[in-house]
Order: sequence, then C-alpha cells, then structure tokens
Amino acid sequence: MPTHEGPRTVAEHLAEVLALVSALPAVTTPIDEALGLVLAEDVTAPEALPRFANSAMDGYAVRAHDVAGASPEHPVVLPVVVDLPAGAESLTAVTPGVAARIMTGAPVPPGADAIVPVERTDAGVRAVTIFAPAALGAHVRRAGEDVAQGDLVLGAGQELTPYRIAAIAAVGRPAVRAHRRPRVLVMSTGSELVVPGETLRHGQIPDSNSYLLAAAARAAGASVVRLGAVPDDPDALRAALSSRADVDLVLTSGGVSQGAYDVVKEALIGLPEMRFVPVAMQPGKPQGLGRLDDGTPVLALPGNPVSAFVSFEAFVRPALLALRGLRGAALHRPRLLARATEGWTSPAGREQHIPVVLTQGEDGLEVRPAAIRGSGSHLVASLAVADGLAIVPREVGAVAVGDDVAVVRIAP
Ligand SMILES: Nc1nc2c(c(=O)[nH]1)N[C@H]1C(S)=C(S)[C@@H](COP(=O)(O)OP(=O)(O)OC[C@H]3O[C@@H](n4cnc5c(N)ncnc54)[C@H](O)[C@@H]3O)O[C@H]1N2
Ligand code: MOO
Repeated sequence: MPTHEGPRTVAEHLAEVLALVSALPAVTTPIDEALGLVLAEDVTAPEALPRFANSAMDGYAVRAHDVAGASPEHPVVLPVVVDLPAGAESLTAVTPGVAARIMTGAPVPPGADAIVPVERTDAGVRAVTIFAPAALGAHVRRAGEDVAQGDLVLGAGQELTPYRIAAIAAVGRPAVRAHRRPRVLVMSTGSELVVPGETLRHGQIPDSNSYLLAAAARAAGASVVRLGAVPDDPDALRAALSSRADVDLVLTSGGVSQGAYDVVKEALIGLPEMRFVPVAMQPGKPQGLGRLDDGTPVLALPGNPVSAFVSFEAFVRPALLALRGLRGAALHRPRLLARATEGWTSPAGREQHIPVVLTQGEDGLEVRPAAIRGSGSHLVASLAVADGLAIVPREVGAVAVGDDVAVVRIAP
C-alpha cells in the first residue's frame, strides 16, 4: 500500500467510494412505512385503472341522444330510475328516455353514455329537467384510461415519494419490496471537542461535525447512531469502533491529515483495506476510505467543518443513496448553471466546492460565495447562509463577475 500517492480527481475518488457499497437487501415493507425507501421490484397493475367506467361529476347519467336538443327554452324531462352514490352496486340500466342520478366516482350504469352535471339541471330526484345537451362520453372516466392491466406503474430503483405511494395503493398493493434504510455510525474526533453547551476551556470548541454529518445523513435517508466526539487517542477510537452498533457505514470526521495526532489515520492505517489519500479538491483534500476488519465500509472525512460538509456532499451522500438502492444519475444532485454576481479565486489544480448563496435574478439563477470574508474551510457559520455549492473545475483559477458556474442546490 503506497503511503504517498499523487492527488486523485474527485471523480476517481467518488468511483472508489461507490465501489465500497451496494444496495442493501430488500424487505417487504407496508406502504405506510415506505416513504423515502427505494423499490426493489417492478410494480405492475394487476387490473386496469380505473377498474370501471365512472362519473367525473355529480349529475345524471343519460343517453347523449336523449338530451341532444336540450336548452333552457326547450328542456328535456327524464324520469330518474336509480340513484347511484359512489360505491353503488346497482346494475340498473339507463334505457332510452330515462336517466340515473349519479355522484362523482359511481359506476356509469349500463346503457348510459354521457353525464350531465347537476348544475345544468333542476336537480330533480324522481324526474330531472335537463337544460343542456351532453356530448357522447362527456364526464365519463373510461376504464383503463389511467393504466391498463399489466402496465408498469413504477420500476425497481425508484424512490418512494408520497405520490408514488399513492399509485401503489391505487393498484391495490398493501406492501412492496424495498431496500432497507442504511444505518450509519457518525463520530467526530479531536481532544479539543466538547458537547455544545458545555463550558469551554481555552483551546476547546463545540463539536459541530457530528451534528452536521448526522443531520446530513438523515436528510439523505439514513438512520444514524451519533457517537459524538472521541479524543485523539487511537486506543479510544479503536474501542469505540469495536463496541459500535451494527451499521452499514462508519463515518468519521477529523484526524486524517499530516498532524502529530491524526487519530483516525493512526488507528486505522494498519487495516489492509484502509487508505488515506489526497483528493484534488478544495476544501476536502485529505480523505480516508476502506473497510474495517469485519468488512464495514468507512469514510474518514477531514475535520474542518466546511471540508467535512463538502466531502459529505461529494462522496458520502452518493454512497448513502447507493446503499438505499438508487442508481446512476439518481445518486447525484442535478447541476444547474448560475451567473456569478461576485468574483472569487479557486486554487489551481484542485476542483473547488464552495458554499454559495443562490438567488433568482431577472435573467436566471445568480450565485455568490456564502462566506463574506474568504473561503476558508473553518468558516462554519458560512454554511448557515449557504443554500448551494458551486463546483469550479480544476483548471479554472478564478471566477469573474458574469461567469457561468456549475452549482447544486443543497437547501430544501
Ligand atoms: N501540514 C499539513 N497540515 C494540514 C494539511 C496538510 O496537507 N498538511 N491539510 C489541511 C487540510 S486541507 C485539512 S482539511 C485539515 C484536515 O485535518 P484533519 O482531518 O486531520 O482534521 P483535524 O486536524 O482533526 O481538525 C481540523 C480543524 O477542524 C476542527 N474540527 C475538527 N473536528 C471538528 C468537529 N467535530 N467540530 C468542529 N470543528 C472540528 C479542528 O478543531 C481543526 O480546527 O488539515 C489541514 N492541515
Ligand atoms: O482540504 Mo482542506 O479541506 O482544504 O481545508
């Protein structure tokens, strides 16, 4: 294993991260608990949808021919032979010269071929006076016009959103096969870290990364065990890892660069499948990746808060989405183009991922850096105003006012 490698590109590193993970096993899940999970099967319609022709309006089911000449001056009066609320089981037919009172969603009775909305009638119960004609098929929802029997409703690999869950319920499925939710262990490292709210001695700071990464992992659809901060002691870190819960991914922050107390590197570098590598990215240069002895994947992120965050976005989020069963383009946030309203510099040879503020200008999306003073990776408060990340290619040394820049939205 080389200890000093040249920097790899963000894309190369992402490919290695994704090679560590694959979609988690599928479990049968009630649709009520499936929000945010990813389908592990194709869902087809066992029957046509709608199953039966039904009314789109409260009104009267008629034969269009019978009301062809109806007008306010020359209304048509028809006896009402049956009353059909939604759910009605009656099979009484509409023969020539009669009507059925019908509510939205009720089956269109045999013989009827149009619905006259109640507003165009006197709303009669025993007989109805109709003041307007109805075209053939008017306000009739035809059987199978939504999906035909056997049609694919949703494919494996699709995330279950509220409207997709509705479609599954509508074809009569109470449960689906879905990939189970990934479990992630989050720990931050550093002897300077204390729980937010505790008294700070000189040199100490509140641990923010374990909260950042836990919340970001949850927002990406994982369930999280947050361990909080482990001191810069390799034995303490190894002990924390050996007593950990059963998880699908371990996420650490800090202790991966060149310092004398880089605890994650020290504790894990001896594992045959762990590597600590530089990525041509700013921030987020030092990265660790690999597996623990039992095969659990580990992503070791740099400790600077902005570095941890952009590393999460670039590498961890796609890995979590892959564990959830998403594939291809669905692993990534869509990239948009935005016009810079302020200029900034970008380090040569490193792809810059910089927190930005996005606004909708008159001519399209506009972008400016979130940090007012510089773009340092310690500027944690700049994350609070950021709603996007701009991605500046390695070969670009500066962004000028008016340049088009690739951005992703990170805020909901
Ligand atoms: N001689 C070198 N020094 C550094 C290099 C280098 O190449 N040579 N790389 C720099 C870069 S780039 C980064 S990024 C950092 C990464 O360092 P570590 O991952 O080892 O992180 P730490 O040293 O533990 O911490 C860095 C910084 O972030 C603060 N921090 C850490 N954890 C948290 C947390 N949970 N919550 C809030 N803040 C945290 C920590 O106090 C430090 O200020 O290394 C550079 N150095
Ligand atoms: O890579 Mo460090 O993340 O530049 O601050």
